[in-house]
Amino acid sequence: MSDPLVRLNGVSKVFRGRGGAVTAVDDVDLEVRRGETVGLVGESGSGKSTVARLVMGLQPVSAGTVEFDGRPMTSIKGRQAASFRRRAQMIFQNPFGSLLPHFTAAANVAEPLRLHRVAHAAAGQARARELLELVGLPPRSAELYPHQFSGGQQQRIAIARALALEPELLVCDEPTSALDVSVQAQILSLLERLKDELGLTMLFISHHLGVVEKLADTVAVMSRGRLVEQGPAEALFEQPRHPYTRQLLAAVLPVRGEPVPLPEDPWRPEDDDSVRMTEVGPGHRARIGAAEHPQAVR
Ligand SMILES: Nc1ncnc2c1ncn2[C@@H]1O[C@H](COP(=O)(O)OP(=O)(O)OP(=O)(O)O)[C@@H](O)[C@H]1O
Repeated sequence: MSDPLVRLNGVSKVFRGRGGAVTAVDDVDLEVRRGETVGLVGESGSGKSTVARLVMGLQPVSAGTVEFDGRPMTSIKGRQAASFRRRAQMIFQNPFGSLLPHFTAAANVAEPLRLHRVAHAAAGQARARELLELVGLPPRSAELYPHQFSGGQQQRIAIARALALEPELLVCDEPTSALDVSVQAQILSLLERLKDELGLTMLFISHHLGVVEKLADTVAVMSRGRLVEQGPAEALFEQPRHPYTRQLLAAVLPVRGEPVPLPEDPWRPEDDDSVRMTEVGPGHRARIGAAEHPQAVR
């Protein structure tokens, strides 16, 4: 078994504001081993994005430690911080918001190379074109601007840009939630292919268990800041142990081909016994696995 690239030990994050303190992440232990994809799942507000920001070093922890490649993040400073930023990259829910609107697709992808002084302008543009091809975009897309692409194509550009610095870790925060279901499947297939081809390590965040099923080797389920269940994806899908996981799984059961939305009032720790559990057999999983069909640029 490979060693952990990322390890969270007893990590908590408390936000203090006028309305009092919010414990967004509560005593979380989590490992992402090299080459592995961990799916982090839970309803809105459960603390997933906060975990992502702590892993990326974008916010300090309130307690516990986050280690990257065996070193506590707090000790990564100065030049090493710049190198860390190359080794871990993130993609977000809204690709348009994360792209520079007045830069062409190729210039967007080349921008990290320029910022990190990895490649001169011409070499950067050439590399950007290779990366756009890698993510399934046609050559002429290089000279187009973000608004000229569909949402799925914009996410491909954002992925190409995240890969420009050849990161070891890719943190994906709901990268398909803003996309149509068929386009979601294409982006998931793309990430699956990139994971295999590039040996990426991924932390993949979603509020939907069905979305992580295709990609994740390990699944961690979060509710109200705590990890309530984690384990190998297959075991978790076949035999979910925690009532909240069962509830999330029930929500991906297909009914007339459509996923059932999450209940308004999801599982609460205090009324554990009152939860009606839905038995989920192996044949009942929602599949998002349509083949990858890159769209043509409009
Ligand atoms: N900067 C902040 N200041 C105050 N509270 C915050 C801050 N960031 C997050 N929170 C709170 O922490 C909790 C967890 O938020 P977080 O965004 O991590 O959840 P999430 O599972 O990613 O949800 P979503 O999918 O809606 O983004 C929420 O109650 C949120 O309001």
